[in-house]
Amino acid sequence: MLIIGIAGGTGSGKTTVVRKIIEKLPQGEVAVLPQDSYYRDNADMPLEERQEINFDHPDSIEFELLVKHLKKLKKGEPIDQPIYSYLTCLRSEETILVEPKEVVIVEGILALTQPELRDLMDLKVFVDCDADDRLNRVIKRDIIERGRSVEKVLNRYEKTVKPMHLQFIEPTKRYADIIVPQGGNNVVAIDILTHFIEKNLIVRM
Ligand SMILES: Nc1ncnc2c1ncn2[C@@H]1O[C@H](COP(=O)(O)OP(=O)(O)O)[C@@H](O)[C@H]1O
Ligand SMILES: Nc1ccn([C@@H]2O[C@H](COP(=O)(O)O)[C@@H](O)[C@H]2O)c(=O)n1
Repeated sequence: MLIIGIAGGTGSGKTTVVRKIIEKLPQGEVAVLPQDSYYRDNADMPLEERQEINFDHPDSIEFELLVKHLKKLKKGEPIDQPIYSYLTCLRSEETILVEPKEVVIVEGILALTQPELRDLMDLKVFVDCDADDRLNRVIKRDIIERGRSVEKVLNRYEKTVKPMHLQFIEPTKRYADIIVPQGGNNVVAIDILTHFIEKNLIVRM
């Protein structure tokens, strides 16, 4: 099994890069563990309080469960992946059964912050993008997909998203084997990543 970590700021294009890698590899060979699925549940808090959580701090993620799941997949065992809603800021009662695959991608803003996770990764990628482009994309996305207003997005950006990016996310660039500028539009980088994965899969078979 090849474990790949893909980090980068919010709106940098991580999900797009993952999607394009999957499209280029044989069907059914990749499992994805989105860090966002592992946001803590906080069901005991009222919605207004949950919406105020600092979702860009490492403590907001149940990394213990993410590491446990990754280790299980590595041992060839399936996992029950949580489902998280950005609208309710809660985990669903249901889970997704994820089977072990030749390639497992762990994707998320904080994916390279945890030493234990990094140690499990065979390849570490940081998707890089200017902050103004990221903010522009996040405003559009959060309004359409996450039910937010422009004002709410900008308040959150100023209060938590930007400071946490500078404190926790940007510094993890130093752990990356590959830094991808222009995210999902970087055809060459996606080609290089796909070739690396294919080469390693052949060697391991
Ligand atoms: N290179 C790009 N140019 C323009 N828009 C992009 C680009 N990459 C991603 N997007 C768009 O920006 C938004 C965030 O991209 P996404 O891949 O979900 O980022 P992330 O997973 O890092 O938050 C999506 O709506 C996506 O379609
Ligand atoms: N309930 C939540 C939880 C997290 N966020 C934000 O999502 C961003 C990370 O997701 P990406 O797809 O952009 O990597 C992060 O900046 C969190 O603030 C949210 O909006 N609502």
